[in-house]
Amino acid sequence: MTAVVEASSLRKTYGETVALENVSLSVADGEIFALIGPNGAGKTTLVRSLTGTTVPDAGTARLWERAPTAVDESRLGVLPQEFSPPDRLSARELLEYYAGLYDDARDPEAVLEDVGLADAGDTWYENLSGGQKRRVCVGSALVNDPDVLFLDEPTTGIDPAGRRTVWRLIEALAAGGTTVVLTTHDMAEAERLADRVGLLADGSLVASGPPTTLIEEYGGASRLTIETAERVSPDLFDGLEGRQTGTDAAEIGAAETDVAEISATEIEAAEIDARDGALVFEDVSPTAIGAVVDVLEGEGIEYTSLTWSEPDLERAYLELADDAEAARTARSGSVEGQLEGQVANAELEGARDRPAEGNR
Ligand SMILES: Nc1ncnc2c1ncn2[C@@H]1O[C@H](COP(=O)(O)OP(=O)(O)OP(=O)(O)O)[C@@H](O)[C@H]1O
Repeated sequence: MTAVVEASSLRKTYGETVALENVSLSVADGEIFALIGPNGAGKTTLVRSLTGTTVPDAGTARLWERAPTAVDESRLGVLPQEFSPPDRLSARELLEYYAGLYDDARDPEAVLEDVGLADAGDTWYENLSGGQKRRVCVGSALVNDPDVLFLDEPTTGIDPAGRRTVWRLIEALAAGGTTVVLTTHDMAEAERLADRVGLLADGSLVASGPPTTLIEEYGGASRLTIETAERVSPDLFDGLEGRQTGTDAAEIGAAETDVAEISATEIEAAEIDARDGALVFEDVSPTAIGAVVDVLEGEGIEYTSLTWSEPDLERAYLELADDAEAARTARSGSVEGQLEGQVANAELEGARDRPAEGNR
């Protein structure tokens, strides 16, 4: 597939802050690419570099193999993170205004409908709720029916139903051939919409790929989390297999005994972690829940919640962000260590140069 959006070895600094460091990526025609990453990771700076609203210090940004500023604006749609249209225009007037900037724009009334604002068309922008304002902004970014659409946190502040409306809209645009680059802190959004996800941390692209691949690689295993009123030692589950096989099969039935044995084996094999008032079992199936609950109830231990979850993008994200943070700490630790070492060496050199007191 043809690359429509390309970044090659981008670097951008603001004073001492390195916002982007050696970032390369390409987004194919019709693809949805989601940028995720902690606050300050460089997502907005990357979007701004790709849309020509900031100039990188090094590297190149390309749209259809051209500098972003050289591209016909009618082919581009950009929703910045901060966007303040004129306040004293209604939602409809705003969309009409933005549509009027292009020779060939979408029908503003249809856009109003698409972003779920058909009923609020006559309300002044300043009187719309936060989520409604964001929807108008999303509408204004796509009113020219762009070939490439950049959306910086499109659904921030939008309620869950409205978010789904915007998701469907983005999906429909992509299905029609629009290439979409979006940033988001909503992992469900990235997982649902994106063909590929790129994770930025500290200005570097630390991972990219289809959500399913990132989840497989970094999302860990299925997890059972039980919040308990008191701290529970994982040792409580030691020797569970022996305890379960000692149960009288006649009492509970052969099939149930099988399930109990399988569950006991799983729990024995699971990694169990006691953290923050919760017991976490890694890599157990839902069938193990009953056996765990039996043990807790047998010991009279109260639990307040019980959650079984499959690996997802949020977990992969947290794992990758943790790794990136650990790498950063190690780097700054080793730099500090080197500096300390240099200071210590310099002091040592100085001490060597100075004659010992007694020799004076
Ligand atoms: N105009 C600017 N002047 C100075 N520093 C800036 C500027 N723009 C961005 N930065 C800094 O660059 C880094 C990256 O910022 P950026 O806005 O790209 O992050 P982000 O990933 O979009 O964050 P968020 O998720 O909070 O929106 C941050 O440390 C930010 O403070």
